Amino acid sequence: MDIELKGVSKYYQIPGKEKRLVLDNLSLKIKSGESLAIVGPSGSGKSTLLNLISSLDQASEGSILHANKDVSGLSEEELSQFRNRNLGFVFQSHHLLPQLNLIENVLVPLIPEKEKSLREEAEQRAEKLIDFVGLKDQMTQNPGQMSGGECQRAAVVRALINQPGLLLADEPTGSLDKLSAEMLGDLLVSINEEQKVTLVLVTHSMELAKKMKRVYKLDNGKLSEI
Ligand SMILES: Nc1ncnc2c1ncn2[C@@H]1O[C@H](COP(=O)(O)OP(=O)(O)OP(=O)(O)O)[C@@H](O)[C@H]1O
Repeated sequence: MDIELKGVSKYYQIPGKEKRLVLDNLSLKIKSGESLAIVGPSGSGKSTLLNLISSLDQASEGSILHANKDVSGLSEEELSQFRNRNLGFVFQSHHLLPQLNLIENVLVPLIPEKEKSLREEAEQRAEKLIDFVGLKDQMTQNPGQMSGGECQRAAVVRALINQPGLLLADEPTGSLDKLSAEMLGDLLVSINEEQKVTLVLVTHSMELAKKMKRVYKLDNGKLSEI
């Protein structure tokens, strides 16, 4: 799914304070299957930009097109359906549920209507993906019995369970040690290349950013390719 940002601005208005422009008239095209990193100083608006691309937040000006369609006009229900079907999310924390084991956690976001008729197929897909990320032996373990890096890899599998066209990751290696971060970065690259999932991530880590095909710096509200 191609994504296009056209003249996107975002400002925040806190009562009693001056309006703060965080993203200033940004335009960007992301082709289906690409991988792209957004770096920039703390507070430069990276998460804000990711939230706009994922339709979790709305632009103050401009439009964001997913496969040539502006999703900003959709109702909340349509938007959440759009996100469930098309987007996968990975955050700095894995947010796995401690009382569920790995495969149960991975199956949590299954689209409801898929649950009855296609659950078996989803379970097979989950098992394959768990194998792909090297966690086959931990399939029935709880997050408390897994390392931080393993939990984060499980979170990546969970993000992929509904076969999204776009994977969005906000500081995915931020809570990992160097070796686990390296492994997760390589895993994201192989998912982008082998599963043909478009990948957009935000990071402070240049090591991770450099693994992506394109790297953009966000500073003073503007994006520049580096
Ligand atoms: N809901 C909000 N209301 C008001 N201001 C906000 C809101 N969300 C973010 N901001 C401000 O917008 C700016 C950009 O925040 P954002 O979290 O996007 O930056 P970031 O580049 O992701 O930062 P970091 O690297 O530290 O995570 C910050 O100054 C932040 O305080």
